[in-house]
Amino acid sequence: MCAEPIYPEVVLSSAPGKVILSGEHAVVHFKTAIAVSVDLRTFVSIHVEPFAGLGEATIALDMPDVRLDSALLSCAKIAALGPGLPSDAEAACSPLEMTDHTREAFDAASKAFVENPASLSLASVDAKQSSTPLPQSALALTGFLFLVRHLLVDKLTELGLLANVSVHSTLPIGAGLGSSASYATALSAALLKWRVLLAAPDTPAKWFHSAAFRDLVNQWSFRAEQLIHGTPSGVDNFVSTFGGTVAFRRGEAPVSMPPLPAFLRFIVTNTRVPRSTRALVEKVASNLAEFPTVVGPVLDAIQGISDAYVELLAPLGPTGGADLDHPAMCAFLAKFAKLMTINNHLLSSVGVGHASIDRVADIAGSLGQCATKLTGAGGGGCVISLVPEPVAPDTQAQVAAVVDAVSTGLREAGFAPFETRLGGPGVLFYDLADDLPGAGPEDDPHALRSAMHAACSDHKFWVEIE
Ligand SMILES: Nc1ncnc2c1ncn2[C@@H]1O[C@H](COP(=O)(O)OP(=O)(O)OP(=O)(O)O)[C@@H](O)[C@H]1O
Ligand SMILES: C[C@@](O)(CCO)CC(=O)[O-]
Repeated sequence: MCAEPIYPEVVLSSAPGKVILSGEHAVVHFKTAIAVSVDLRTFVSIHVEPFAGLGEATIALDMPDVRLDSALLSCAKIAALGPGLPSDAEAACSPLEMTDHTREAFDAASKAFVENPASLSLASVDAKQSSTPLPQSALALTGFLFLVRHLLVDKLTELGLLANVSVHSTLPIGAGLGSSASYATALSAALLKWRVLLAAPDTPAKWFHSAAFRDLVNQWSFRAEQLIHGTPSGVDNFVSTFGGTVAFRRGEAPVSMPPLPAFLRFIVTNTRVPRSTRALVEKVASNLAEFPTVVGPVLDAIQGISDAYVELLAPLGPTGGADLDHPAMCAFLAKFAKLMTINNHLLSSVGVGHASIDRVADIAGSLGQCATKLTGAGGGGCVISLVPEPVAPDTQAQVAAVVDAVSTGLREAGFAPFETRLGGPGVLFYDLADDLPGAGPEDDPHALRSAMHAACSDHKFWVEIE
């Protein structure tokens, strides 16, 4: 029961992307991945108000990154896609298992919407989109419809509400840095928070920062990833939810790793070659099924690389190796680099390499002696290059010179190199007044949307190397 109306009101959440240091693809087949959060985030705001003139419970959706703007979706049409949670389910409850039937229903609905927005829009509005949505909008919408169907639609209908949902990201989309998990996680967090607030407005704020709440966010985000990715391992949504560095193996409790050493500096390069994680995961699975005695040992070797990273990182302790002397740092980096190069070749051998990745490796190797490997699903997307430690311990200027030379070479070849911090927090909720200047009063969704858009288009958290 909602004792006091708490709207109009805004919930603003964000969740980070990730870089996989080792174990992508192998992790889908129960090997260990080592992954770390990246300081590029997806932001989701949900503003709820009475539906007033619209006449029925509605979701107004704005996802400019996939050019889906100002869709007015009918809650009744979304509810018809499938049953929601049982009516006696607690406000903060786990998702049900994903079934083929659910997948098909939400997939079909999002495809139908992209072809004909009227299929899900309010009957009373002109459903045309002002620009043509990008093809990526279909998968984004599949995950979105699934999450809102289960977490929000019933409450909006019961209470006669309109929810304005807006999504913006500073991540490159579909490029290996976990944009889909960060989208699914930030969205799950904001929806779950609203669901709890609408059912139990007195819920203490500390619940939304608890490990138990994050665990729920992670579970819902994984369900959305199942719709976007097909067969995700769960590593991306885990890192997006909890942040930091983690050793992750399906079916086992993830192990938190010490922070990465500050001397471990990566140039992250977007090859700008688009690819689909879903298709690449299917390709590795099909190669494994066809040649189990060939591809299986490659995945075992990748497990060996992840084990070697755990051995390298675990002794660093909570200071992240701040007390290592220069020879120890050089030895650490040399091992780290060799494993990256081997890993990249292994990933190419199972079918997820690309000429653009080899080209980045050549440039970063010849101009800066950097080791390079793909990160995420591969097939293009983003790659990471490790900046080596100079032989003499006069590091700062020499490291800067290497970063400069490599980035210039990469940019001249048409790639987009950038630097970003690694290991930051997972899901965050914001206080609008403090955290998003210009967001305006809480009852103005338009000011909020513009402030989020401005923050993201400035790439506040993404520093492209000039
Ligand atoms: N900001 C966003 N707005 C809407 N949809 C998004 C956004 N970010 C990601 N998506 C959805 O996620 C999909 C990208 O998922 P995909 O798994 O292919 O790439 P990725 O997550 O960036 O890479 P990887 O899984 O290799 O780390 C997009 O096609 C889109 O459907
Ligand atoms: C390719 C993959 O291993 C990582 C994608 O970021 C897929 C997954 O783990 O779900």
